[in-house]
Amino acid sequence: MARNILFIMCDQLRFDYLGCAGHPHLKTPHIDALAARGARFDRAYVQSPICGPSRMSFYTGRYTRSHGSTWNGIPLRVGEMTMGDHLGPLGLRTALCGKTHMVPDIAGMSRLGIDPGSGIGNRLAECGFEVWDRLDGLHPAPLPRPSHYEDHLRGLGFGGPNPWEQWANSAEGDDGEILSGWLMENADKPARVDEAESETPYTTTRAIEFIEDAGDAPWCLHLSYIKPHWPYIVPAPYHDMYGPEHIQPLVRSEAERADPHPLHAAYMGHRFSQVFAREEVRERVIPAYMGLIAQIDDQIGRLMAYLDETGLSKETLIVFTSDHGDYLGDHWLGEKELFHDPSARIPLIVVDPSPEADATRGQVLTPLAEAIDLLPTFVDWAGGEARPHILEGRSLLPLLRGQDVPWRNVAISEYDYSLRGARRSLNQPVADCRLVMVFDGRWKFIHAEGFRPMLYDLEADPQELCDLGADPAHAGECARLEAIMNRWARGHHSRVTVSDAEIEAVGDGDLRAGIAIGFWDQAEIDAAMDAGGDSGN
Ligand SMILES: O=[N+]([O-])c1ccc(OS(=O)(=O)O)cc1
Repeated sequence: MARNILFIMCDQLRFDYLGCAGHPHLKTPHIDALAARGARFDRAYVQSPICGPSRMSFYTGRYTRSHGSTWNGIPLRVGEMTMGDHLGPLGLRTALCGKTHMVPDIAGMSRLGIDPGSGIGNRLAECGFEVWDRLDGLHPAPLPRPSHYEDHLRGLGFGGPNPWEQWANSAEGDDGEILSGWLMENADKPARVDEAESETPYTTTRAIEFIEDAGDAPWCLHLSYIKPHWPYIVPAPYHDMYGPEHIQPLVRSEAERADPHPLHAAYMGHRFSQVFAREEVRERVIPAYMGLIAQIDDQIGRLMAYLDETGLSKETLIVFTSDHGDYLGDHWLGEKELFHDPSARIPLIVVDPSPEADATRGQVLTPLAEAIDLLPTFVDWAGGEARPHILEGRSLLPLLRGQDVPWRNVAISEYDYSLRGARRSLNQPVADCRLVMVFDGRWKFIHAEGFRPMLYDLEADPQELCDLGADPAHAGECARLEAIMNRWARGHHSRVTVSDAEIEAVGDGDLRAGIAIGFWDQAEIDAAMDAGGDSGN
């Protein structure tokens, strides 16, 4: 049996915007069917609640502090091993269809004499993937935009300086004028392209073409949808499938605004948060967001029908997840980037087709999962060895197969806000714009360099409306979680060239190798050799 991997990621899909995760109105029957075929991890967190760093953690299996790509556009340094580096030697053709947000480390390549245009240079620039098709989301005209989709649109006859923006991500007014999808007031209008020509079906078609191209050789395909990320605009019929009556109640309180943590206050001050504080904005944007998800769901249905027809679903590990969520106005915030569940918690469904995984089929699993667990899971599925000195997550396969394995007690996530307005409004040095979340399943502690911590008790306050970080009665809880964070931070993150096991195996062979440190005379060396060769060092 081939052991393929289909690694599906959405962009900015909240954990709770799925039928199977309890959304009262949004219908996602095909994604729900995936959860029924496999298992849904209900407490899964990203390693950084923004696209680039989060994805680099998915692709390297390492925390943000370990891989160093701390924000969108910060290159992943040459030398970090990625998915293709781990899975290629196990025989899997590891390909990308969609978004990575990868930015190449051109300076690093030049230092090593690697031509970015060469085969290896290309592979490094593309995060270790073979690029089958790359679309990184809409980029305004002056920015570089790695995109096959734009060529596709041009091929269909959509012209103009940026057809993606002017066709796929715009609507049309009554007089034929272009209404930009950047402007949220246009979110209730259909995009100017037909549904079949929009990003999500295009990406799915390209994924199916890859699978056909791969034939019988094993593969790992990263199918990486750029939706439901903004611009919040979707083609008919998805644009009016949902209305204001289908949006979830706001999760926010006046108390949150009364005396917020300085970071929370700074984020409330960003434009993208203030706009979502207006009810008319939520009422117009969230139905489009839901339409985008419904469209993804239909495409998942199409893809699964293909995998069933070809028999591939019996030999393919399937993952469905997202790179982070979207506040959509909750907690007086827009976008993502802080650690409330709407931002840092993600949907995570894993379908392991092997009979051993019948043990958990259809179940909701509650161990704390991290994004960095996926790559070790893939290595495990492909028959590789665990490499914990490089891959900092753990394989999820034992959990899926009902095995009682020791598991982590906390999920960790990090964020660097130095490229955001919050740095300026808080007058923070760049180096101190660091946040670390430690979540133990009940208490969510957030260390903020230079400020008091934030603390939420998700048992008493599942909506995270009450920040207890300034409450002296909870100082002990903060200290406990801070100690866990410090222990984690002190651990090895960068000794990736030699494993603990290799160090243990080195043993006491220095004398046998001719290194005689601390001996007085030959008689002492002879005695040590007669006793087995232990130098005593
Ligand atoms: O500020 N930006 O340019 C920016 C911010 C967020 C963003 O979304 S993300 O999901 O791709 O991180 C993209 C671009």
